[in-house]
Amino acid sequence: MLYRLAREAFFKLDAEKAHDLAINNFKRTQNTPLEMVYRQNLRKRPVEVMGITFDNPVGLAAGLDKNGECIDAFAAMGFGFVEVGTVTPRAQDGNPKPRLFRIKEAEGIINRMGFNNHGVDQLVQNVKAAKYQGVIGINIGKNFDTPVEQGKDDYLICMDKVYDHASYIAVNISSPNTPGLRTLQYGEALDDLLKDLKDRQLKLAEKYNKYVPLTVKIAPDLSVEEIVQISDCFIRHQIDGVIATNTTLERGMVKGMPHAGEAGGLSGRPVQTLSTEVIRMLNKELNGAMPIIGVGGIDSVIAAKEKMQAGAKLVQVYSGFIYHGPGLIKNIVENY
Ligand SMILES: Cc1cc2nc3c(=O)[nH]c(=O)nc-3n(C[C@H](O)[C@H](O)[C@H](O)COP(=O)(O)O)c2cc1C
Repeated sequence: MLYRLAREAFFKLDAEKAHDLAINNFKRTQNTPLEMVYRQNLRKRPVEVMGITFDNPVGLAAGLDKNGECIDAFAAMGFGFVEVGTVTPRAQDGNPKPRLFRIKEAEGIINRMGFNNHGVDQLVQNVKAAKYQGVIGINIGKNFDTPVEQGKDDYLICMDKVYDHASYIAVNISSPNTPGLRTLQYGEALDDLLKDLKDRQLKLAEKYNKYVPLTVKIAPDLSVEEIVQISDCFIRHQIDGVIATNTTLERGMVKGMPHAGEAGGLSGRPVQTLSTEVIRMLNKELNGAMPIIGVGGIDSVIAAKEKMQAGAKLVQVYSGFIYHGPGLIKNIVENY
């Protein structure tokens, strides 16, 4: 009820203004008595994945808290884990505005933010300042002006800096809003990237005397052959987990609706089935070799269950949270 009223007010604002306002409010109120407005003390439903114990299997997807400024607020809402980022080595503004659009009729969102973030050093400061003792994933990317051939260096820079502060690391090679980024999902480029990231992970594990799992986030816009190849590559390089999926370039589900023609990645209900199908295919190919974190259009208990039945061990939510608020988390955690 409370969220429905808040949503009405927020949805009158431009989408990015509403986002910034919400983030600022969470920043101001977290760890104060005012957090009772959104706090939900959910019973624990622990799951163990990648050697980590999660309080429950429902996480915040990357991109909502890009700089890790509101980790304690999201933890208070009852998320079982919080993924922050995508963060890049250097701070960058992202694409020109407007770059965030609601497709209300379909409960979808189109974004072409372009990794706007304050840089990895600031993110690490924020993660260190958080009081939350649970699972924090740190999602890393490359700066837009780093040539894609040198993209690997950006991931390695970020990895070095976040390793000691992350419960797991998510390598984002699937955003459609950084030109060339998705080419890292294929063939030799993927092989080469994963080889070096895996080598660095093992070196860092020795240095810090702890093993931080390495996951890779993939797009929903992949053919069956591409999923077969990607799975094979992930298994060969002993990647610890795969996050499926990011936003889609498909527009079939929102054709004719306002803003449907905007460039960027589409998320929310319109990507739900596509992402579940990718998870199902991945699950078949990976055959238990590593866990899948399912994300894409989860807006109900049933949608979360579908992802799990398709093979996901954990799920994440972004757009569903915008449309349904913290109550969605409670509902899924209590009823999945
Ligand atoms: C505005 C916006 C920004 C996003 N930014 C990122 C990002 O920085 N890194 C990332 O890996 N995914 C990002 N995503 C993708 C989400 O994490 C998620 O994979 C996708 O939206 C599908 O889930 P959903 O349907 O629950 O939103 C973003 C999504 C949205 C809507």
